[in-house]
Amino acid sequence: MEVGEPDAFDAGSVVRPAADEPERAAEAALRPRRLEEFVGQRVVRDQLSLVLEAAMARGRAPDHVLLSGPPGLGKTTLAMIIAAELGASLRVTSGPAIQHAGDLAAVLSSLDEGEVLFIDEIHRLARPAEELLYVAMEDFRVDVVVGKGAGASAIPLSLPPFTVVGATTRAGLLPAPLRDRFGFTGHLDFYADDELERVLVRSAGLLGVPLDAEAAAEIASRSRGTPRIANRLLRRVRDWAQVRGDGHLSLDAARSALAVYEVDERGLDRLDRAVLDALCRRFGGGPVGLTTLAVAVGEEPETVETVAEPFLVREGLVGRTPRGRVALPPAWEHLGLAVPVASDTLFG
Ligand SMILES: Nc1ncnc2c1ncn2[C@@H]1O[C@H](COP(=O)(O)OP(=O)(O)OP(=O)(O)O)[C@@H](O)[C@H]1O
Repeated sequence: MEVGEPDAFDAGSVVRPAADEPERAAEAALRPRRLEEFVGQRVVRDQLSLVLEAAMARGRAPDHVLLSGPPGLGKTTLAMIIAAELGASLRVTSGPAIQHAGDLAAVLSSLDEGEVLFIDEIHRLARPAEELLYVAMEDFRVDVVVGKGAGASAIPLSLPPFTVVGATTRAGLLPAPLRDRFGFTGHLDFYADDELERVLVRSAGLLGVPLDAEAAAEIASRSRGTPRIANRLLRRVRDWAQVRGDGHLSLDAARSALAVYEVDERGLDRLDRAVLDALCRRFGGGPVGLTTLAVAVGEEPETVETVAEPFLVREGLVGRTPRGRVALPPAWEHLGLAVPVASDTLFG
């Protein structure tokens, strides 16, 4: 696949289904294409730019790169940028899409020299595929198994040098041997509000919509430190301004639109509030296990853990203890409930 056409690569079942999702298409249109357009994350950007420049100066494929961090902070975008900066093409797959080691072997053996292979959700690779990947990353070799049972033999197939870019929301789940194969690991952190404002101004320019500075600040402050959410809220405010307003993205338009979409002034959405509500009202503030909490809000545990929880923990609303999740005093206050007296000792 060519860089800049993230959904065009076709290798059967190992490619994530992205092309037909309008949301994905809308996101793709707003992706920065080069490192200099990538807003914020200065440390990771500087480190990555060194890794890439040094590799290009040597005329070699750079070390494998692992990007970790919560969803929507720019891991996929950075993988595409890496390929673009190297002038290389990009293959896209993901841990869950690779059912068998053979699927991965097929992708690896079709790579051209210098290509970048992006493996999203790499922590979800099945163990046999993971083992095949270690060898491929270290020795640029896959062992193709021919035959079955006692007569089976492995024929080593050497691969041209390539670069794996792995993305994970759960770096801690990666087995050490796999983690060790990455020469560079970049951790993406939540964005500051002024960085999100820059993301929004850039996106509004690309969408061709007039965005007031106060509206950008308002949307940024409710975007939970996440560019994907900022861009999504921007599109919803644009809808509101076009349908109910005069097309101008003013502070009023932003506030009215965000009220319609139930994004509160702290940036909590329906799922976040459902988690807080379940924790406080249903479980008396906890501690409660992740699975029980997820069932109570009708979501997958992974969604609660990777989508809602990092933000709630970072905001000081929820705490993680060995016995489960607990509501911290600001959670009660946010819901307009009295903080239980016992919680003083629980959190103190
Ligand atoms: N630093 C940035 N500057 C400008 N836009 C950004 C930045 N980071 C992310 N975005 C925007 O946010 C959207 C989401 O980014 P991306 O898909 O790269 O996130 P991700 O970390 O890969 O998420 P996931 O793990 O859920 O796939 C993209 O459409 C991109 O336009």
